Amino acid sequence: MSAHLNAALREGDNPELTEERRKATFDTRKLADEFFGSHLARRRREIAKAIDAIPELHDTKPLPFMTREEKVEEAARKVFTLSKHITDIVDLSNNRETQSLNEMVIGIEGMPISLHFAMFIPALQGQADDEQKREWLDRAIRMEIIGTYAQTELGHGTNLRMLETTATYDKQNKEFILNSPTLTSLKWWPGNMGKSCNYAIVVANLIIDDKLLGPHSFMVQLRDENSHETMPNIQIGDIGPKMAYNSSDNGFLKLSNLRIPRRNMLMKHAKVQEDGTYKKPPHEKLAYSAMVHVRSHMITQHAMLLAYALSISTRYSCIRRQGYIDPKKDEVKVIEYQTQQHRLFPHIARAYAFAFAGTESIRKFEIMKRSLEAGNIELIADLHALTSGLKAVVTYLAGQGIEQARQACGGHGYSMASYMGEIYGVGIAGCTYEGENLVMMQQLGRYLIKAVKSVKEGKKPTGYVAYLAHAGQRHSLIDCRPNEGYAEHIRAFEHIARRQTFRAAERLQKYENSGLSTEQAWNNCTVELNRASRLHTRLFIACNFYERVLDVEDMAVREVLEDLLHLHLNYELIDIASYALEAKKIRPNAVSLVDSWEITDREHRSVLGRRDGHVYENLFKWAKSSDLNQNDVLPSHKKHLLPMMLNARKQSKL
Ligand SMILES: CC(C)(COP(=O)(O)OP(=O)(O)OC[C@H]1O[C@@H](n2cnc3c(N)ncnc32)[C@H](O)[C@@H]1OP(=O)(O)O)[C@@H](O)C(=O)NCCC(=O)NCCSC(=O)CCCC(=O)O
Ligand SMILES: Cc1cc2nc3c(=O)[nH]c(=O)nc-3n(C[C@H](O)[C@H](O)[C@H](O)COP(=O)(O)OP(=O)(O)OC[C@H]3O[C@@H](n4cnc5c(N)ncnc54)[C@H](O)[C@@H]3O)c2cc1C
Repeated sequence: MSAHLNAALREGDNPELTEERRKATFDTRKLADEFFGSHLARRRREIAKAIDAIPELHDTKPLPFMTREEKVEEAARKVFTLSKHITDIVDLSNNRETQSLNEMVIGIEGMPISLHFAMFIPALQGQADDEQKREWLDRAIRMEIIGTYAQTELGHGTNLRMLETTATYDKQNKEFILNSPTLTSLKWWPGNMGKSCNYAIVVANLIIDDKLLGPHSFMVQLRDENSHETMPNIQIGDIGPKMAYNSSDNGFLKLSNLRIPRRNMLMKHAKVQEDGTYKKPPHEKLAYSAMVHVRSHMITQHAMLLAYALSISTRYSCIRRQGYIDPKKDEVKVIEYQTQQHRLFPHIARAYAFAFAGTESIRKFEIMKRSLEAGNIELIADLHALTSGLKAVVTYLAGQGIEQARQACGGHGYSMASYMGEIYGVGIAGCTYEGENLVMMQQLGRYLIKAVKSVKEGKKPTGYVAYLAHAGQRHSLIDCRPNEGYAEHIRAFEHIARRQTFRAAERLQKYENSGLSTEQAWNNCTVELNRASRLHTRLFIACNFYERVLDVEDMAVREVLEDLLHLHLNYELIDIASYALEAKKIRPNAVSLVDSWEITDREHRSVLGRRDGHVYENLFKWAKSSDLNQNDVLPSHKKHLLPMMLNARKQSKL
C-alpha cells in the first residue's frame, strides 16, 4: 500500500488498528472530501487544530460523570468562551462550519443557544418583515439576545391547528393579548426556554373580532435583558430530565393575558393592520418555514450521529479479540465474524448515503429559499414532501444503526465510556421532534397520492415523482441481475415504490367509493401509505447516492464508494444471502471507511472509539475516575447496607 493512503497512521497507535489502516485501498482524506465536501473537510481539520490549542474549550471532565446542573453550567461556560474565539475559528455565515465547531467543543447533549440558531434566527429570517428584522434579527445574530421557538404545548404538538394558546387582537390599544387558557395550553418542550432564553417566537392561534385565523408567530420577551428575571404575566421553567440531551433546558411557559404591541406579530407574509384588517399570506404554510429549515438540516446531523456510533464500533471491533474461527489459531478480532460485518457494514453504507442525501436536502432548501425571496411559492410543496420523508426515514434508520453499533460493542457498549447511550438518546429524539415520524410520512403520502391522480389523468409529473408515470416498465427483483449495473437496481427499486404507491392509492379510492368519508378512508390506508412514503424516500436516497458516486473523480475513492453503493442497493433490495457476500469486499477498508469521517477523539467522547485504539487501559482509567470510587466505603453503604448486614449477623448469632 502506498504511503499517501496513510493519513490516519500514527506512531504509538494500537498495532491492531495500524494493521487495519495499512490495508486501505484509498486515501481517507480524499474520501472525507467527498463525505463532507472538500471545503468543510479542510475546515473541520483546521477547526479541530484550533480547538486543541485553546484549553478553555476542552471538556473539564467526561460529560457522563457530570450532574445535570454541571452539564448545563459546562455548556454555558463553553458558549461564553467560544464567543470570545469564534470569529477567529469559523466563518459565522457558514452553518456547517459553526455546527462542526459546536459539536467538537460542546458536543451533542445540547447547549443554551441551540434553538437560537436552529429555529429562532431562521424563523425571523423567514417570517419577519424588513423593519422587524432590523429590530430583532441583527441583535439575535450578534447574540445580544437569546431566543427559542415555542410552538408545542402540553396537549398538542402534531396538530397545530388545535394549539390552545391564543393571540387576541385588541383594536383599541393596538395590542395582542397572549394567553394560555388551560393547563394543556402551556408551551412544553421548546429547547432552552426553561432557563437560558430571554426571548421566544411563540406560535399562537390568532383571533380578530372573535374570528379564529389559525397559528401565527409572535415575538415575546420572556426575561428582563439585564436581570434575566421572568417578565410579568409569564411563568416559565425547565421540564426536567430527559432520556438524553440533558445539557439542554427544554422548558414550559404559561402566558397570563400578556399584552404585546401589534408589531410583535411576525408580518412578512400574514399581516394585521392597526384597524384589525387581516391580510392572508400568499401560501398558507409559510408560517411553518422554520420547521422546514430544521428538517432539511436534520439529515446531515443524523448521518453524523450514525457515523459517530459506527466509527466507535468499527474501531473497537478491530481491537477486541474474542473466540475462534479456526480453533488452531489465535482468537480473532470480532470484526472477522460474518455476523459482525453484517451488523455494521450496511449501516456504514447508509451513513454515506444519508450524508449525501443531507447535502442534497440543504441544497434544495437554499434553492427554495431563493425562489421564495423572488416571490415564487411553487417549490414549497415539493420541499415539504421531500424533507418530511427524509426526516422520518433517516432518523429512524440512523437510530436502528446506532443501536446495532452499540450491540456490536458487547458489554462495553453499554458503559457510558462508549458514549453510545447518549448518541442513541440524541439520535432517536429526532424521530419525535420536528414532526413525529409517522405523521410526517403521511404528509409525503398526500403528495404521492396527488402525483398518482395526475398520472391517472394522463399527466406526466416531474422531479422526484416522475417515475410514477413509467408504469410500462415491468421490472421485478427477479428480473434484476446484478451484472446489469446499478441503473437496473434503481429501476427495480422504482418499480417496487411505484407499485406500492399505486396499491395505496387504489385502496384509498376503494374506501372512498364505498361511501366512507375522505378522512376515514385515509385513516384506513395509512399503513399502506406510510409504506409507499418509506419506499419513495429510500428510492430517493439510493438514486442520490448513485448519482453522487458517478461524480467522484478519484478512482480509488470512487471504487470504495461503489462497493458501498452496491452493498447499499443490495441491502435495500435483495435478501440477506447476497449482501453477506458483498461484505467481504468492504472488510479490508472497514476502519479506513470510518477514519474518513475524521471524527476527533475530542468530538467522539468515547473511550471505545479512540483513534489510537488503546481501549482497555483507558477503560480502567475511566472506571477509576468514577465519583463512586472516590471513597472506598460509600456513605450510603454505612447508612443503609452496613447496618442491614450487621443487624442480620447479630440476628443469626442470637
Ligand atoms: C402535521 C402537520 C404537517 C399538519 O398540518 P395541518 O395544518 O393540519 O395540515 P394538513 O391538513 O395535514 O395539510 C395541509 C396542507 O399543508 C401542507 N403543509 C403542511 N406543512 C407544510 C409545510 N411545513 N410546508 C409546506 N406545506 C405544508 C400539506 O402538504 C398539505 O398540503 P395539501 O393540502 O396536501 O396540498 C403540521 O401540523 C406539523 O408540521 N406538525 C408537526 C409539528 C412539528 O414539527 N413541530 C416542531 C416543533 S419545533 C421542534 O421540535 C424543535 C426541535 C429542534 C431541536 O431540539 O433541535
Ligand atoms: C428533544 C425534543 C426537543 C423538542 N424541542 C422543541 C422545540 O424547541 N420547540 C417546540 O415547539 N417543540 C419542541 N419539541 C416538541 C416536538 O416537536 C413534538 O413533541 C413533536 O412534534 C411530536 O408531537 P407530539 O408530542 O404532540 O406527539 P403526538 O402527536 O401526541 O404523538 C403521539 C402518537 O400519536 C400519533 N399521531 C398523532 N397524530 C397522528 C395522526 N394525525 N395520524 C396518525 N398518528 C398520529 C403519532 O404517530 C405518535 O405515535 C421537542 C421535542 C423533543 C422530544
